[in-house]
Amino acid sequence: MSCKIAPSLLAANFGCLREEINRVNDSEADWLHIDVMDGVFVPNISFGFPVMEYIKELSKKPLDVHLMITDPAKFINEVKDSGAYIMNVHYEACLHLHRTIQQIKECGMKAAVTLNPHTPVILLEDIIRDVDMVLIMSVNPGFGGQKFIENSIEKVSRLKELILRKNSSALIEVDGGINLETGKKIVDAGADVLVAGNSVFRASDPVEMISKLKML
Ligand SMILES: O=C(CO)[C@@H](O)[C@H](O)COP(=O)(O)O
Repeated sequence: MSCKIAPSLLAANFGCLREEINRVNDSEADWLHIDVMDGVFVPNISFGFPVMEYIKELSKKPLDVHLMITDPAKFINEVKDSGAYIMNVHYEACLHLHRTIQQIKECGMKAAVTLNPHTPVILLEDIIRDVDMVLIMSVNPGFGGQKFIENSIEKVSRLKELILRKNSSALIEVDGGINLETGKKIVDAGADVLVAGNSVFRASDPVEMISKLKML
């Protein structure tokens, strides 16, 4: 079975967003990955809800929304209205993660929890059956184009073991520094979904690169 691919729009040319999103529409990509940053939780600011509304109108792919913001529970309704299919919240940003996950699901979205590189997967032991997906950051969040952290491979294996042991149906998504080489290693370790920014949008043929990643 091939993995799912979610191109990360952060690496697109924002000057021609329509064309970039249309490339993804015409590809075998499964989802479109949207990174929202607040300049507090991460040292960068990307874009907010008005831009997401525009992306929603253009994208034919479900939106996989990664919130790199403090207290994401405050914005569940706005994220839903902006067209999210999946809402990813950081473990490190949620004081009451279980409640936030329930609220996301009640709102009609899939719920995912994201782990920074330093956060161990064992902390998810008591919530792994409640989430639809775990997003493992394989770079420190905030910027595209960073080097893949090799420890993420072992971390994905440990997460896969936890999912099997707890009889959870959570998918494993990995984000940061993913290309054909790192993507292969991470899929072999158990990843179900690959987020890829620069390797897709800076490729000479993004549509072909998405097909190649999907075959890993
Ligand atoms: O969330 C993030 C960065 O914070 C990622 O989604 C990056 O946008 C991935 O970009 P590449 O590392 O694949 O270029």
